Amino acid sequence: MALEIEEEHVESLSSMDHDLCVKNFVWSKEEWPAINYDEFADGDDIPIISLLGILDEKKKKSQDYEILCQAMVNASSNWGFFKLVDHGVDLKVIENVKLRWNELFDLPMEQKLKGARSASLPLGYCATNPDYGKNLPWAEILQLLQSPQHVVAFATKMFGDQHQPFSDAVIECMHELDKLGMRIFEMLAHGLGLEYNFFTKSFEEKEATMIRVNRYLPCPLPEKCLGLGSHSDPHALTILLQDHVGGLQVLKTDHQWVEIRPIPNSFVINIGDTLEAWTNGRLKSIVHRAVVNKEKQRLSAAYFISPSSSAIIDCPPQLMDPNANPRKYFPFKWEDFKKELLVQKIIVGKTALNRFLISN
Ligand SMILES: O=C(O)CCC(=O)C(=O)O
Ligand SMILES: [Fe+2]
Repeated sequence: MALEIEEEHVESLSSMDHDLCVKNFVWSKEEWPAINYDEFADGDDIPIISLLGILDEKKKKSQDYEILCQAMVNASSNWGFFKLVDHGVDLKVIENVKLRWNELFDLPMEQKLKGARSASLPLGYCATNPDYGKNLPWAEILQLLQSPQHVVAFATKMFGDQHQPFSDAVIECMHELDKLGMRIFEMLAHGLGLEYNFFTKSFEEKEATMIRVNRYLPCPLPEKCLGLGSHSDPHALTILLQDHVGGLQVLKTDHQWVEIRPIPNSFVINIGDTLEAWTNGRLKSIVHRAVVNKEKQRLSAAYFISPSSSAIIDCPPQLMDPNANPRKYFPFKWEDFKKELLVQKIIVGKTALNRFLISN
């Protein structure tokens, strides 16, 4: 039976030169998630942070604000992940953009390929991800830069002069997520005892900030396939929005994969490699992956916030100690890190960051 399933043709993800069968999506054995989707409901205990009551600028001086900044730093140091509720982003904006993305993914493959990514640049639409070589993700992916011009150019290729509803929804969503991201950076900086603008001043240019939208269709063999393999996010901070289905798993220090159950109207926030280096490892960039399931399709979107290319990622002295916590990374220009990422195409561990590691 399993073998029959493996021979099944996968039309929905066959956009490359040849037709794909389920067996083409089977990962190497050591990567098999071996999930039983029914167990997914089991608990997770990553921290939940609510911004209720502190969204107003005037609240920055309040005790609640202090407590929340501390909680955010603790979550980012212990887990590298937290869930954010009462985040202040208009839910209509989020619902609208999810609708537009689903509409796009529901188009016939022929039309989606009008916006297909090129071999050299991973932007635009892509069914599965050939960069992964043998381990093909069970996912359709749409990757777009934050730049409104880039979004409009993509949407015009896809929808012609009918592009406006899609373009407007995506641009508005990224604008809102960006504002939220800057708020989080301010809170993290404050919680770490740094100036509020310690991080935000390096995010004036958004040239590498982007969104990746993942659609995972139901998969006949979820125990041997993955929607997205294990990785850490190389950028500074990720804001993940998703639907109610769930599939995100985080690797805990005891090598256990923990499911992150979605909470309605929340975001999952995680620290990227860049911020880990910037804080000398105080904030952690944790390995995670996306599993798929037999019955339900799932939509998730990761907004990856990156510093300006010219930003120098240099840990402030307050976060280091010559004896207890000496400098771990040479200061680097974010542009040089980005070049490493482009060379590598797929992210294996923290290899791009390791180039800047000071070896003892
Ligand atoms: O789909 C998910 O939950 C995870 C997505 C993710 O980790 C990514 O796009 O980097
Ligand atoms: Fe990720």
